[in-house]
Amino acid sequence: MLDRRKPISIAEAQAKLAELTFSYKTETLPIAWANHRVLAQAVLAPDEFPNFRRSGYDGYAIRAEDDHDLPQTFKVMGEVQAGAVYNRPLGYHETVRIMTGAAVPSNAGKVIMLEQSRPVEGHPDEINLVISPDVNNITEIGVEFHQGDTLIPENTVLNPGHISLLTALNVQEVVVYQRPQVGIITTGTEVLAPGAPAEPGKIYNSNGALLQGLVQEAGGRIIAQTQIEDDYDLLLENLKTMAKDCDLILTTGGVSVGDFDFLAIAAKSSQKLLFNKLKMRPGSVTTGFIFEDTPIMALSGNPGACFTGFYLFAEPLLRKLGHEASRVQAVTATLAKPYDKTNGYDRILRGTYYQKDDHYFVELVGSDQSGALGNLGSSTCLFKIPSSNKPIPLHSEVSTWLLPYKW
Ligand SMILES: Nc1nc2c(c(=O)[nH]1)N[C@H]1C(S)=C(S)[C@@H](COP(=O)(O)OP(=O)(O)OC[C@H]3O[C@@H](n4cnc5c(N)ncnc54)[C@H](O)[C@@H]3O)O[C@H]1N2
Ligand code: MOO
Repeated sequence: MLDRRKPISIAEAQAKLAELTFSYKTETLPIAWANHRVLAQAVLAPDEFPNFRRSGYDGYAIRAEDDHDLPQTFKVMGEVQAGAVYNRPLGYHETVRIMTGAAVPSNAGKVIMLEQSRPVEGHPDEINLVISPDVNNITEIGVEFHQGDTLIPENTVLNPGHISLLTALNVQEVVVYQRPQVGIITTGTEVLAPGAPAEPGKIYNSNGALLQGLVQEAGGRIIAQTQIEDDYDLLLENLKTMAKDCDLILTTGGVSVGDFDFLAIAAKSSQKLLFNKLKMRPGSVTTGFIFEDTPIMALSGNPGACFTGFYLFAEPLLRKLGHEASRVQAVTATLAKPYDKTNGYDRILRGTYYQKDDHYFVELVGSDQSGALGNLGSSTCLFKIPSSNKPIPLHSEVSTWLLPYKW
């Protein structure tokens, strides 16, 4: 019997996915592994930073009491290299030669830069300090952070700048959200594994490679990936196994109304069907459902539809599972080249965009067919030609989604 499905809009389907709630898992990681991870707990400064008074310049450290009526001659008591400490207080008109970053003597009030000093001829242990600057050239304890200050707030996506800050304060571990664990199932008896001998009527598993890369770029961790024939029992077995450990399962193929479209059947009989028909092409059969408490995005087998469905539905869900915002940026753009086909449904085209005077312009790249593969590498955006019985005029404003990894 033909399956009657209730079509909903892209926005409605996205809203249904956005309503899903999850409990987020966290993990503690050494900071060297934490680049690009999302902090689940703010990091507080364990100490004052800096935690000793240090010189900002190469020069001579003197007491505040001696800092008047320059030029004056000072007795050079020693040299303090960065990393060393001069343990005695300075006395009357005593100075130490000090390097940038070195700890100043405890009672130093100012560092006079080397350029503002003159040697005293015949007296190598003396120095004439000529000019006293308005600033003391000493970085005081706690100037940047006091102990207990927030170094990095919760929900920050860590980058090398953060990792360096944590290193500076000797923080060695951070608590981050776990990367979402993803399972990928590609279906189809016609599908061959990459490298397998060619066979008549069969195609290579390009969607498997596509989803693997897209999931990784969106921050997902693929913990299971399998390619199966059109077989209902095999599909259920794989769904059950993956649902135990995966936060999200992506599938391709088998969601239409054909005799071997077993994902469609699994979705219908699942815990909760979110949608199984969208008012769009390609990917009208894109299906979302919950199976044993795990969200499943069942994408169309057609490569163009699989690509489109990933960005419109799976990427935002995957990013949310990783506690991050989607990197697909919805904007309005101007149609820069004619597209004269008419459609009884909203058509999502794979395109390229450019920006001029703060405005986006888009045009089709390659084919608009959902089975076409040639433009997956070159498209930098998706854009919508609305359903109409008349061609959309050139320079119409169209809903556009900029794709993240090509910015
Ligand atoms: N009677 C109807 N037939 C179809 C309808 C419909 O409404 N009524 N919808 C069409 C549309 S639109 C689409 S899209 C496809 C969706 O089909 P499925 O998602 O169920 O996918 P399959 O039928 O399994 O495959 C479609 C196409 O993609 C190729 N494919 C599948 N897996 C892969 C893979 N891993 N890598 C590369 N290519 C793959 C497959 O060989 C087919 O050519 O249904 C239409 N039919
Ligand atoms: O919904 Mo299908 O991907 O248009 O051909």
